[in-house]
Amino acid sequence: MTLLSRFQPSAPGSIIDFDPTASCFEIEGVSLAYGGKPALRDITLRVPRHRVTAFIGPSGCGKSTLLRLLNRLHDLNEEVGHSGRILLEGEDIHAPEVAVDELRRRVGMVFQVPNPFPMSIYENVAFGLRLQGGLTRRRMDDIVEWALQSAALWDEVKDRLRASAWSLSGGQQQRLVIARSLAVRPEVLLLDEPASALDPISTLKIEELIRSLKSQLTLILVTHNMQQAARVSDYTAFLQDGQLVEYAPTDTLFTNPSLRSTENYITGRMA
Ligand SMILES: Nc1ncnc2c1ncn2[C@@H]1O[C@H](COP(=O)(O)OP(=O)(O)OP(=O)(O)O)[C@@H](O)[C@H]1O
Repeated sequence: MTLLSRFQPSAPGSIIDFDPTASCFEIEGVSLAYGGKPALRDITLRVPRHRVTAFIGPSGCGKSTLLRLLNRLHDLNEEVGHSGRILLEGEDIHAPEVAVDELRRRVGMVFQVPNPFPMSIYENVAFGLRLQGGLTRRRMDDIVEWALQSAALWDEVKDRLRASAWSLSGGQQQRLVIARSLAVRPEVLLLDEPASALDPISTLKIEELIRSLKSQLTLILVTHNMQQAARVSDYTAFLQDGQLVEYAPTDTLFTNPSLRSTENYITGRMA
């Protein structure tokens, strides 16, 4: 049985019958509220390993909230309360023995606006490696080169690794941030509108990069851009008002959605 054929038509808030042995994240009955105001309602879904999964839905539906929960970015917000379970490779990410730093190494995050550190291109990529320690200079050089190659940036920066990261264009900065994440060998990369601040050519480069990276890791993409979701993702989850409405292979969701509300959204009848 293929991955695709394991999916069943979904109903609002229901689980899709997805092979658990192929999932990296299992999100089970997750609800979240900010200061008592619900933002996620009983979300259950499994994220397949080595695939690109897109979260789409109208503004305010909870896409970023769900993404941020996956590497515990809400931990410091005392207003946030959540319930349900999130398993990463079978382990509860909120279990007391889980070290948040290690979780964030395993689950990297890229934001809408590129955020390189105020240091050189090389030092940006080496940053996480230096925190881990224990690497020779030679080994560090090799990993920095590998990460920049993986992020499709090496050819553009190999002759100016000591230049400030801020001397790069916006699109190059975003690929640098991706290289910085890759250097510590994450299993998952969370991408929150990673191309929405970029020009069309840089956007295409980021999309190509996302597609190429799935051989190395699992990617989860939040996007407002439905064409982008259709171009780069293998599976798409449509959220509305904090609920998972429909989750399906991307081709199916965009060509033959099960539910009228999904169809209305993808055909642009909803804001
Ligand atoms: N830090 C916060 N404090 C309080 N409420 C928040 C916070 N972040 C998000 N919310 C609220 O939670 C709900 C979901 O927001 P979220 O940013 O996850 O939606 P989204 O689908 O990613 O939206 P957009 O596409 O506009 O980025 C919204 O009602 C939003 O106002």
